[in-house]
Amino acid sequence: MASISGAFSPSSTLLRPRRHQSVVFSAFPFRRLRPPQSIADLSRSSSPSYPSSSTNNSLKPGSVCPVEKDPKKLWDRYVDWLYQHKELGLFLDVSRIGFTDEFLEKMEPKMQKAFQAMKELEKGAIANPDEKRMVGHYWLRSPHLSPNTYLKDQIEKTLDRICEFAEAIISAKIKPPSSPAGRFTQILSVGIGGSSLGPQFVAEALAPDNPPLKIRFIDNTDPAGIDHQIAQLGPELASTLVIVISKSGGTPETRNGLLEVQKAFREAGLNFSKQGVAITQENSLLDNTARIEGWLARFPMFDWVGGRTSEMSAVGLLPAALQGIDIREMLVGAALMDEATRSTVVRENPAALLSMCWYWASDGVGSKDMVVLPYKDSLLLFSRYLQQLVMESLGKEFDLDGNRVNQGLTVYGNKGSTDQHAYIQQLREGVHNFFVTFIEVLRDRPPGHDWELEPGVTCGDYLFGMLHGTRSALYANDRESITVTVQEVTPRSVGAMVALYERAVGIYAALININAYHQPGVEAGKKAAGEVLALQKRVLAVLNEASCKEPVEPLTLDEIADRCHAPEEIEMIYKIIQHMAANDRALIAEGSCGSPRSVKVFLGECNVDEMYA
Ligand SMILES: O=P(O)(O)OC[C@H]1O[C@H](O)[C@H](O)[C@@H](O)[C@@H]1O
Repeated sequence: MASISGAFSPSSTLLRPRRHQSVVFSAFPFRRLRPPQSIADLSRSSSPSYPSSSTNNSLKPGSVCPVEKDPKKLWDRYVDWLYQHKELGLFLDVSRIGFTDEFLEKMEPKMQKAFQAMKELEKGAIANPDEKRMVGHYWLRSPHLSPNTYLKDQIEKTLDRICEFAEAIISAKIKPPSSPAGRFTQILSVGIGGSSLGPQFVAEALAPDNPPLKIRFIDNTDPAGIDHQIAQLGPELASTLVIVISKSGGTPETRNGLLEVQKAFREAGLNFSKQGVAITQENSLLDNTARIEGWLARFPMFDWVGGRTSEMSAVGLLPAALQGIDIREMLVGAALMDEATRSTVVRENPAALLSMCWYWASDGVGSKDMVVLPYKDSLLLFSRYLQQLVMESLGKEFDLDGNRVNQGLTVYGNKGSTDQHAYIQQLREGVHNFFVTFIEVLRDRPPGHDWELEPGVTCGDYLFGMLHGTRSALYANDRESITVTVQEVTPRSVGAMVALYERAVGIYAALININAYHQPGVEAGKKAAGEVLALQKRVLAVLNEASCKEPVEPLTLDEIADRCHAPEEIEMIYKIIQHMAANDRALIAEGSCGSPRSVKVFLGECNVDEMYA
């Protein structure tokens, strides 16, 4: 994880005193076939063969892969391959993925190699060679499996501290200093990527209707988005616990969110440090800031836990516990799933089944996208969570041997049946570049609340019908799918699903021989963003110098670029000027933005001090 340099505190602002607000840019020019009669009809309605995509997967036999359509044989396949985890109440159906016996046989040695790699990883091998790190998220729910007692104690101690702290906040043993409510009522979580997606998913999935503390998120450096969250809190800012989450402790978006929130606290006359909590690695910029400023609490992020697999660390557990979610149950669910997914028998290991299906469906090269469709509103954010877990882990340019492979597996989806009214049309009939994962929840509502909205049929029956209708309709058109079924959305089942996908990603990464635990590609965008901001500072310095002349010297974009010694950056300079002009910065641009060569720029105010700085 990259970090930004400098103190985790406000830097000198780029905003200048304004003489004129006048920005004189002229107006910016930027300025269905017959419906089938029944589900059985659907299953019979289309061609018996399945044209495979153009692939380089030599394990797929031939160019045509038959997908079983005979209802009797399909039922046999369903029964034959159905996986059930009794204690977790979880089923996995892979019968609608067309893998063949020949494929399984050819995959077996690769699968065994992957199991071995996972075993070594769990024992503490440096499974992330680029960053020379161990990969230990599995220890978080089974501390006794940690490679040494120091790590075991760290995990256990942190978990106890999380539970104690959450209890003290909820019971108002720890109170905000100046809230009329006399207790914390809100959580504002500031973090991005793996430091936000898990907590967002779990909050949506598991928070009770009336949680002890309600949670909201700042997960971007969009000032309007931040303003919106703070405005929504209103006077409740006084009873808001701000949890700043960043493994590296230096992610710019998170730093900016913190600075914006701290400003809101100052303006409301509140003492941020009495309401701030940091979750980060020891001695990170954020950790040091929190320590020096005397924040309410600090919780550790461990070096050997990656952001996208941090849901069972303080990152996910603290916000969950504060919302009244049973985090020990989440951990039990994950630990039970971990146990099941250590099996080296493919058909008895749900994560192995998943990864094997991904390999089949996407030819081991990501040739098809994974559409994740939970038929349950509370699981809406599962696909978003999986997007990072899967795509940041598997989307790699090079394999572990340094070969260019450009691997990955695209994940998208929201929820059913909602998405049936949006893009399922294309899935059924359009470009065949995906496979689906349905997430089915058997329990519609808590017991005692159901009613029949027409004779013999409940609202939940409709949802059930939509799921299975879509599954059948897609399959009838040769669109493959996996179905994960859970009894209910509970802390235990959510913990199990997180663990299931974490392991499936790990196994799949081993199958395709890539490092799933680094993210070198993310750094390029961060570095380029830093360069844009550095260029903006140079542009401002050049404009300042020209604006201090008597008379003021308006500059063309070419002149600015030359004086910045960056003629190749002229387009970026144009975008910088455009952005500043749109935001009432002390900058005067004449001409038409539609004709960039006509634009002349100067500053509304000359800053002599800065010229000699
Ligand atoms: O937790 P942080 O260090 O702030 O990182 C937040 C996110 O930043 C990055 O861009 C990484 O690619 C993600 O894996 C990470 O989750």
